Amino acid sequence: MSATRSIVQFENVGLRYGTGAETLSDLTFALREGGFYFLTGPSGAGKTSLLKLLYMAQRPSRGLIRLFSEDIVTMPRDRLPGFRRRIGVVFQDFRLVRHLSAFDNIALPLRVAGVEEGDLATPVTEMLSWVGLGHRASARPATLSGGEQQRVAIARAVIARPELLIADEPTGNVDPDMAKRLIHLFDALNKLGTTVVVATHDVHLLTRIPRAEMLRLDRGQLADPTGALRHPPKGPEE
Ligand SMILES: Nc1ncnc2c1ncn2[C@@H]1O[C@H](COP(=O)(O)OP(=O)(O)OP(=O)(O)O)[C@@H](O)[C@H]1O
Repeated sequence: MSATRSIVQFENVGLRYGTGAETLSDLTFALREGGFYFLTGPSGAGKTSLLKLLYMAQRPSRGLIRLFSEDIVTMPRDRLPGFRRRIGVVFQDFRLVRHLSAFDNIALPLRVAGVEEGDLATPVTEMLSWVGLGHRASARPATLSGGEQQRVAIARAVIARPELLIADEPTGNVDPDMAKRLIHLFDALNKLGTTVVVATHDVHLLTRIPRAEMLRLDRGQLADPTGALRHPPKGPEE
């Protein structure tokens, strides 16, 4: 793996919903393959909108976006699903499949990737236990708490070791100990080569990955438009 290859490139990207002012303006930056990035900024700054551009739920109103070295703005729609399979996403609202158990939600990406039924139990059970839900394998999402649903969503996003992991406020519903455990999971995945982008308000989370870089959005613009990304503040030693 090259240390300097870009996995994501934005050039003069703007996003406008409807006819209003631009929600995102003049975004120009690149994310290194294998990097760990925190996306921060006040509520309404445009973090979720930027992530939607990244996981191709939204097309920009202007500008160029390259993902895995391909232009995804003009990419034909029928190629998008294949591309999305290379990305793990933790949505702010979880988006679990309602009629499937926690086990089957987490198993989904492996099934899509063609893993044999007999080979699912070990990784899925391991993942369930890592996120503290070993005893909830057969529970449907509606019977899980918000924090438990969030943990299933995270397990589902990471289980197939995506090339790019995108997480929107992934620790918003869990206590500090669980947040630590979950960020450890992202850390481990990143060390295996996955590029990680986490949008968060949680300052404590930032201190957990000292090597991470920060993208700071303010009113739809990058606070460091030079592309000189900063490292997060150092946390207390434990
Ligand atoms: N689908 C949409 N249609 C119209 N406006 C939208 C849409 N989605 C987001 N917006 C607007 O775009 C702006 C940025 O929203 P966004 O959710 O991207 O911010 P955010 O930084 O993720 O906020 P938060 O931290 O509160 O989640 C807000 O003013 C929001 O109202």
